[in-house]
Amino acid sequence: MTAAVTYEPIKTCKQSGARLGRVHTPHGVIETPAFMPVGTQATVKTMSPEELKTMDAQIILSNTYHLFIRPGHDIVKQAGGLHKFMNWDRPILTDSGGFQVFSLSNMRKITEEGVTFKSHLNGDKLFISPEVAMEIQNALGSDIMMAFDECPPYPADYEYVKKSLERTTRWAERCLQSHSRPQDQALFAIIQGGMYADLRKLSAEQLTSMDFPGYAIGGLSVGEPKHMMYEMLEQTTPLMPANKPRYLMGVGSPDALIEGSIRGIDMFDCVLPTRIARNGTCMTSEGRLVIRNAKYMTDFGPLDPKCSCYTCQNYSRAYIRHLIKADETFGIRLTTVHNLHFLLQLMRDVREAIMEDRLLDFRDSFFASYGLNDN
Ligand SMILES: CNc1nc2cc3c(=O)[nH]c(N)nc3c(CCc3ccccc3)c2[nH]1
Repeated sequence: MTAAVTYEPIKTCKQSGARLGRVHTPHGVIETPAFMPVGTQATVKTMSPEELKTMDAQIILSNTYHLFIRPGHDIVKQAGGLHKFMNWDRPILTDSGGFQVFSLSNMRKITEEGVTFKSHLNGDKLFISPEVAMEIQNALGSDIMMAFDECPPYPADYEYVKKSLERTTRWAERCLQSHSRPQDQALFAIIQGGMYADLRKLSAEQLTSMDFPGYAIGGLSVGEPKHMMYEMLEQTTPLMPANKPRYLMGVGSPDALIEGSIRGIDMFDCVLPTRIARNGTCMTSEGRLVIRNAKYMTDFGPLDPKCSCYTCQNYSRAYIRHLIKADETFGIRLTTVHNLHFLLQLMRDVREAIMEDRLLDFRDSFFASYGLNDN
């Protein structure tokens, strides 16, 4: 049976553990390491598919939880699936909903069967299980589906994390059992284990013994210190198959994308670029810029002098500050274009640095100008 998704290794950076690769999917190829913009409610907020293609977004993410509660996965299915519904013909990855239930709905109860919770929209009592998560993602028609898992809170004690990862493994097994179209949709498992190296090893061993087409590292970017996240990566990526994609969920900031690539991660997602754009915060090569600041009132230069994006080529800081202060939607579109372009360009630079065996040098020069070496 032909797998829906395959990983093609291209090269390993001689200077770091980073690797160049290609993830082949039914809707196209993803050059990795890659940043994946998040489109939670079937849209990357304020962006059109054409604009996303212009900045060369290779894949976008969406959410089982959000589309389940609104408009309902059956409507998306009737539309012919998520690609048709949102007019996006490149790859789509959907999360399984477990994480969102925990971060969004107030009342929820976990049992072996699944999770009962209240909709954060209207309080309806709802239920998601491995089987339901697979049914929803099947209806959405995403190229990559995530197994239904529990992302333990941080901090969480050893016993809780151990019991949780064991259940996540049993849930992954149930997802495999109820996977109806493996030749069209790839199911990735999610490695848990909290901040405990031995539990990360246990979770990785249990899941890699079940042979999934790709693996994610979950349970991170949940408030832990960055050094702890990097430590868990160093303990976990060596246990993941070298010929399968490695996806670090919920990461991240520019520094984390570089550090994660160095530690062998291929795929990243983060809501930051779109989320901070809405209050006018911009990522630039000199660090974050808060455009509402009065000092930009008569600054007629671009957001970032080194940036080639549509926003930086055509508009000034003064104009964008005016739009954001006036709560004009066009202002949010301009900061979103810039922030997404910034991270997508950063990953192009990372891939080039890996090709030329100089990713550690790239990291040092990036941190120097990004001002990260001050904290
Ligand atoms: C911000 N930090 C963050 N840590 C995460 C951990 C997990 C985790 O352990 N399990 C699952 N299933 N998802 C996680 C997510 C959500 C990632 C996402 C968002 C939107 C669309 C598609 C995917 C996380 N996000």
